[in-house]
Amino acid sequence: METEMKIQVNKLKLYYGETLALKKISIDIPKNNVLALIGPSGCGKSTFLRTLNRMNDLIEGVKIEGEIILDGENIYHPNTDVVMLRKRVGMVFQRPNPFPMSIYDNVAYGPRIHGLKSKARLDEIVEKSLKAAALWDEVKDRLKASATGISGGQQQRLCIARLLAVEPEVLLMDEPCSALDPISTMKIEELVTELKERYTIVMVTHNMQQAARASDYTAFFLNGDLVERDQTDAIFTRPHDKRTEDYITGRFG
Ligand SMILES: Nc1ncnc2c1ncn2[C@@H]1O[C@H](COP(=O)(O)OP(=O)(O)OP(=O)(O)O)[C@@H](O)[C@H]1O
Repeated sequence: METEMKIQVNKLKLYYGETLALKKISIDIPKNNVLALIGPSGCGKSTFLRTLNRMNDLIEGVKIEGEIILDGENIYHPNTDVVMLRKRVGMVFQRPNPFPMSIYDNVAYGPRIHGLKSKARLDEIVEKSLKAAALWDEVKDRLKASATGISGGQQQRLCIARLLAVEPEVLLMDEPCSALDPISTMKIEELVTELKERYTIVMVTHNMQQAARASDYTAFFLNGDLVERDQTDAIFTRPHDKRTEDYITGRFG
């Protein structure tokens, strides 16, 4: 069966001032799959990730050319509702960044911002989102406790729950495990594998084992270029480009 594409990136260029940081990237992102972005530091992975929900718009001096088609519509069209876009395409960062409020309020935050007031409905969403983020059992008895008092790994799953509460379609993860210990990392990887049933996931990682374990497709970036993108097992067993092979075997980067 042909894989359906959630996002199609066409000839995307991004400039920071005069510097070209993304050089005409074209890539398809398959729906309900995990795409891992790999490549040496500074090659443009995070920049690319941020183009997918227009987070770079917030950076001064950024200029973007080309298009990103999400479900048939160019997100860079002037009529795009960027708030709605960021609800559909949510992001998890390197360091967990829970708000300084209770666990419950963190998860209820998005739905409340979007106007939901019903306590019963919020309770339902909080429970469902925490369950989906594999955190419910660990926090269900202390929902009113401060979110900053739980472990780093729990905080990262809380940030994922906070995203899920607004019912996104695409999850962007920028090295979501870089601040976590191996057990928390494993939990996030397992979670990613569960979440792809319902979401399209794009994840930056420096960890080759993680890319190999947790992703279906892998894209290798180098100096602002996309060198190749293929099924993960193909990238790791028979890459087409010598530069990909050198990178994944640790010869550079
Ligand atoms: N806000 C910014 N202003 C100017 N240049 C930037 C900005 N953010 C990133 N860059 C530059 O763009 C290039 C790509 O950076 P980016 O952070 O996307 O790379 P990366 O592959 O994610 O790196 P890392 O793996 O270290 O996080 C780098 O040369 C970086 O210095």
